[in-house]
Formats: sequence, C-alpha cells, structure tokens
Amino acid sequence: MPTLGAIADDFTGATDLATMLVSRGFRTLVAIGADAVDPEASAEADAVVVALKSRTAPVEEAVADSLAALRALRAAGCRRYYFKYCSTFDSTPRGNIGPVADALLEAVHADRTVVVPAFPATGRTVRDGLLYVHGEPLDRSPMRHHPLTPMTDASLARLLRPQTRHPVRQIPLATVRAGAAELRAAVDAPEASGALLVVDAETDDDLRTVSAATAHLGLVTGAAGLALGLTGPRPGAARATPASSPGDPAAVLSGSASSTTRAQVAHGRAHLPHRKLDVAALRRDLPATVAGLAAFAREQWRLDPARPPLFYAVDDLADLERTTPPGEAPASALIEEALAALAVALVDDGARRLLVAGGETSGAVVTALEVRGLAIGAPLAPGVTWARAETGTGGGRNIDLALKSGNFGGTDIFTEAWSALV
Ligand SMILES: Nc1ncnc2c1ncn2[C@@H]1O[C@H](COP(=O)(O)OP(=O)(O)OP(=O)(O)O)[C@@H](O)[C@H]1O
Ligand SMILES: O=C(O)[C@@H](O)C(=O)CO
Repeated sequence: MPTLGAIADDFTGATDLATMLVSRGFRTLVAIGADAVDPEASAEADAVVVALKSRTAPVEEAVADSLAALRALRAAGCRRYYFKYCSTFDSTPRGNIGPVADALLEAVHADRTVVVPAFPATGRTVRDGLLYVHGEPLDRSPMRHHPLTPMTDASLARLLRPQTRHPVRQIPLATVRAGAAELRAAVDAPEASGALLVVDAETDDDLRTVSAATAHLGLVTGAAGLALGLTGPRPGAARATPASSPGDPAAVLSGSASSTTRAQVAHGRAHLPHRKLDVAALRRDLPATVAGLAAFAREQWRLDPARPPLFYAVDDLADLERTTPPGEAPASALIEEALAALAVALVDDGARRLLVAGGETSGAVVTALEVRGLAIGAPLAPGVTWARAETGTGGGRNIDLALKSGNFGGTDIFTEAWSALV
C-alpha cells in the first residue's frame, strides 16, 4: 500500500521526483493523470506520483486537476502528500503554485506547509528566501527568457504572495542549520499558523534536516530535492528493465528553449542527424511537415541506426516567437503539437527509444502516445531517468522514454543517454 502520494505539475518533474524516490527506497509508480491511478497496481507501490500538465494551465483547471489527483491518491491508500513544482519555481503571476498549494492544504485539512524549491544537485539553492540557479539569482538566470513562465524575481515570498490566500513567511538558513528539532519548532510555532513557510536550504544536508523536521506535515511542497531526506521501506528498490534493445530505432525530440537544452542541441547537431522545426511550415501544413520529419527519421535509421535523429525547436533565443501573428496559433502550441504527432508517427514506424526535452513538450508527447503509466528505469543525470512505458497508440507498444527537464542533464546527454539502456 503506498504511503506517499505526489502531485507533479509537469511530466519531467514527475520523473524527476520519481527517480529520487526510487533512489530513496520507495517502489514508485508514475500515473499519467488522476484517472491512471490504478488502486490494484498502487497496492504494490510505496509511492505514487501523478503527472499533470498543470504548470501553465488556467488556474481553475490546475486546481481541479490537482484535487482530482489527490482524491485518486487517497483512494489508492496514500496518507501523506507532496506537491512537486519546478526547482526554478516556474509559475505565472496568477499561479499556479499558490492556488494549488491552497487547495491541497484545505483538502488535506492542514493549516500550514513548507515551500522548498532548493535542489543543490542541480544548482538550485535558497538563501534569505531568494532562489539561486547555479549561484545567480533566479531573475538573472536564463529563466528570465522562458517562453511560457519568464521568471523576473528571485524572491519566493514576492512571487508567492499574489498567488495565495495564505500568509507567506520565511525560515532562514540559521534555523535550518540549528537542526531538525529547532526547525520543527519554527514550523510548528503559533505565528506560523496558516502560513506557507519558505525554507532556506543550500546543501543536501539542509534538505535532510528539512525533511526530518517536516515529517509530521500532511502536505509538503517543493522540488525533488526535498525527497532526498525521505526514507522508503525498500532500500535498493528495483528499477524497471529497458523495453528496447540496443540498435532499436531511437530519436530525440526537443521543444525546450532553455540554455541547458540549447547547449545540448548544439552538441547534438555536431554529432547526430538533425532537423529543426520550421514554425512557418508548421503553420502552412502541420501534418505534411510532420510526415516529412518522420520520413527523415526512417531514412536515418536505415543509414546508421546508432545515430538517433534529433528534432529540435530552438537553438538560439532569437528563434523564440514573442508575438503571435493575428489569427494564428502560437508557435509554442504548434511545436508541441508537431513534436507530439511526430512521436506518434515515429513509434508507429518502429521507434522504441525516445528522449524528450522540455516539460511542456514531454506532456504533449506522452499524452499523444496515450501512455498511462511510467516505470522508472536507469538514471541519466540528477533529475533525469529512463522510464518504461506502454503506449496506447499503435496497438500498444513497450518503449523507453526519457523526459528531460529543460534545465537538466549534461551537454552530451542526447548522444550518451542510449548507453544507459542495457
Ligand atoms: N520558436 C518558439 N517560439 C515560441 N515558443 C517555442 C518555440 N520553440 C519552442 N517553444 C515552446 O517553448 C515551450 C518550452 O517549454 P518546455 O516546458 O517544453 O521546455 P522547458 O521549459 O525548457 O522545460 P522544463 O519545463 O522541463 O524546464 C514549449 O511550449 C515549446 O513549444
Ligand atoms: O524541478 C525541476 O526543475 C524539474 O523537475 C521540473 O519541474 C522540470 O520542468
């Protein structure tokens, strides 16, 4: 019976948290949406993560989907909950982190929770309530250029206050470093009643202290780093074996515009056959453009199966469409639709290994492939893992999927990821 139920606001975030939970001794299932939580399968798990595409959804939809996920997790037996959002706190001025946290707090009848986006293994730290990315304040990091959620402030309290009904308070690093008992006293203090508590953390040890001091809370919120202080009942929990074999057709699908992904795309372009998505061509005729890309993949698989083709949207920030021409679909939606349709076509054509870059992009791809669950496989980098999935399209195929957050992974991940599938 699972004890821990997690709700992730995007799909790469779900696999990020799930791979951390597996490494902490939780047999972990990832369900794609609340409807995919299967009480029977969950009975064999210690933790269930529901992957939502709620980060940039309208607020009401994000809240409704998160509450539906909570109900499904509760019905599956979960008794403690974890709201997983991005380690760069990706949100719009209206939400959705605040409204979802408010709704979940009410639903679990808790009066306070912690806000912990720190994830030192990926360079995210919080000091004095300010979020840093590899030492730069969030608003001066490449996140200020994000196409959907540009982050222009590093203060978590200032970001959160317009989003939540609850007071927002900060707990400084000195309290964390004073130890779990001291921190727990600060969390439980009468003045923290009803509050969202932004907790500083700069190291893995800080996060372990935060986990220990908040073990009694019915709901915690944060990035995957917070989970490194959890201990599941099964140290060395098994990881899923690959669905594919070396030499099976593979591809990289990248819709991410992040600086990390752009460096990975530059590396991929130097080593892999590649095609860049052409927004104008997608606007003219999306199905024909996607068919052309799928034909390119088939040709590359024939020529050299060891070099998976790379399909990408952005290799330069100048590529980003800032203003949509009147009456047209936004470039972001076209690219998500095109990469999702391409994924379906590639799996129909025999692809059994897909590496997808970008959370929104991953959401579009996994939804189009009608995948209902992911079994966590070999880890690739902090926050990135292979996962085994069964598609609903193409009569049902077992494939290996890596859903890479835009900001995660080494520069050579598009060329090196495949060797982990053994
Ligand atoms: N040329 C472009 N113009 C505008 N938007 C684009 C363009 N190319 C890609 N996009 C969109 O940018 C968004 C990138 O978001 P996505 O979540 O996939 O990546 P990310 O934000 O880097 O990753 P993560 O959320 O994992 O950090 C997608 O919606 C994608 O379609
Ligand atoms: O926390 C992160 O940075 C990632 O898991 C993420 O949310 C990717 O979109």
